[in-house]
Amino acid sequence: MHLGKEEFSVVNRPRSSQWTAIPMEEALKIVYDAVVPNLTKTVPVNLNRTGFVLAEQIIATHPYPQVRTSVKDGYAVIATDGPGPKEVITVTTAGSITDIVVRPGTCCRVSTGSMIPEGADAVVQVEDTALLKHNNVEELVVDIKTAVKSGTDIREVGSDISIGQILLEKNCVLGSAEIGILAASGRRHIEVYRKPKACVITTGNELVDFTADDVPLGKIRDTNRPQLMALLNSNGFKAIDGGIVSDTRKHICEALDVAFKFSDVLVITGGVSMGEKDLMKTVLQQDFGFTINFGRIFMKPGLPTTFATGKWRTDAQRFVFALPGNPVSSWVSAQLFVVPALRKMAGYKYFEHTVIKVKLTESISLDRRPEYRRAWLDFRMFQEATPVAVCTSKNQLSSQLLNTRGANLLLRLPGRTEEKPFVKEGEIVDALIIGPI
Ligand SMILES: Nc1nc2c(c(=O)[nH]1)N[C@H]1C(S)=C(S)[C@@H](COP(=O)(O)OP(=O)(O)OC[C@H]3O[C@@H](n4cnc5c(N)ncnc54)[C@H](O)[C@@H]3O)O[C@H]1N2
Ligand code: MOO
Repeated sequence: MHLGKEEFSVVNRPRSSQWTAIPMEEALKIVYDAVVPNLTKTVPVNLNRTGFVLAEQIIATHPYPQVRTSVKDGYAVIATDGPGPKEVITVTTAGSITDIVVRPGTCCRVSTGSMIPEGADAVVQVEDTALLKHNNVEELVVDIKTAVKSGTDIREVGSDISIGQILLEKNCVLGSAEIGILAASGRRHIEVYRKPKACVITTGNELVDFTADDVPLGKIRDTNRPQLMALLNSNGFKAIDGGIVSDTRKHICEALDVAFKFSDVLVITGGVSMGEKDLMKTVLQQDFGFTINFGRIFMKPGLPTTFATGKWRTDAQRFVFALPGNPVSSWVSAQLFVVPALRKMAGYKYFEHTVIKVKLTESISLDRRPEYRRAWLDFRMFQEATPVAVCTSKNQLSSQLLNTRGANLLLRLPGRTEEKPFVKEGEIVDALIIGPI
């Protein structure tokens, strides 16, 4: 190990990239093949479990409801007893029980969710009755005005959930509905896939933390780190803040050495292109012995997007997404690679973004590289058969942070060919859904 001992000299830098720009499909396959679902762990059932993926099947161990239960507020009766006056011999409300038995000529006052006493086999709703006798405190006799069939407005034992029924399948993603079902199951602990820990590091001598009051001339606020951390958080992954690192081999090595200790995935921005301070790929290879699985992708934006894998001071595989420094490039490539990879590691079966067909509202000149253009779904035009997409901005430069604003789609545009140099207004193209609609 020679962590960052000497600096690289600019005179030795290559004058053309040694990395073939591979097609997007190939790059995605490499990432998806490399990342596998994490080990599982047992966690208590609580409200923080949304976004976790179940690593076991949840089976019902008790019926739901546990007693015969009324669907209506009314009177539990014997169906064959028919209409007519009935003595109110007992009362149940939700949560209470009774051992009094309903016999012909009697009934039990019940509430929605309350227990049906033995003997009764139907419920007559209060609207279909009249009070005949009372003692100013309690109802004594009611007139049942309608005939009901046996079973009317009664939830039988286990009619919602029966013992042995599958409540939640393995690999199911826990959302609010599933938390409710887990609560009903009575389980206190569940087995889930561990969510990967991702650390976001930004590199660049020009960067100052975004909270700085003043930005010295020539410096810029670090926007990538808050943007990418927010992206991961909004996808349900806690992002660890790895800070800003200056463009020196020593500092990059120190930062990575620490980050590898507690993160499965490193998301680093900057220093992956051809500049004299672009050290990331070399450091990963030479100082950490990592394999660069790809160092460039034939896509726009995000050409120098890099994916490296290896082990560092542990037996566990570490994954590094070294993304281009340009703010739009890092955000788009994180959407395309990091989010699905984290989802796969967290056990998601469907870890890729959903792709839909959208209609364009403008003609677009195609780039040589297949392009992921920022756009949003236009609600005003939802009445059309195909949803309509509007580009966030005409200016889609990778330095133009503002063209990420409001984007919930990435239009997947093909590379330019002689036969097809542009896509026309009204044309239908693929779009990845990347944010709330
Ligand atoms: N000779 C070549 N130059 C460049 C090439 C190339 O193929 N040959 N590729 C270009 C492309 S495409 C991209 S994308 C960029 C990516 O370069 P790097 O990843 O090395 O990024 P940097 O040079 O460090 O930064 C680029 C740009 O982004 C700004 N930046 C960086 N980090 C942040 C941050 N955390 N927050 C806000 N802005 C940031 C930085 O100041 C630069 O302006 O390379 C092209 N060049
Ligand atoms: O590919 Mo770079 O990401 O154009 O800006």
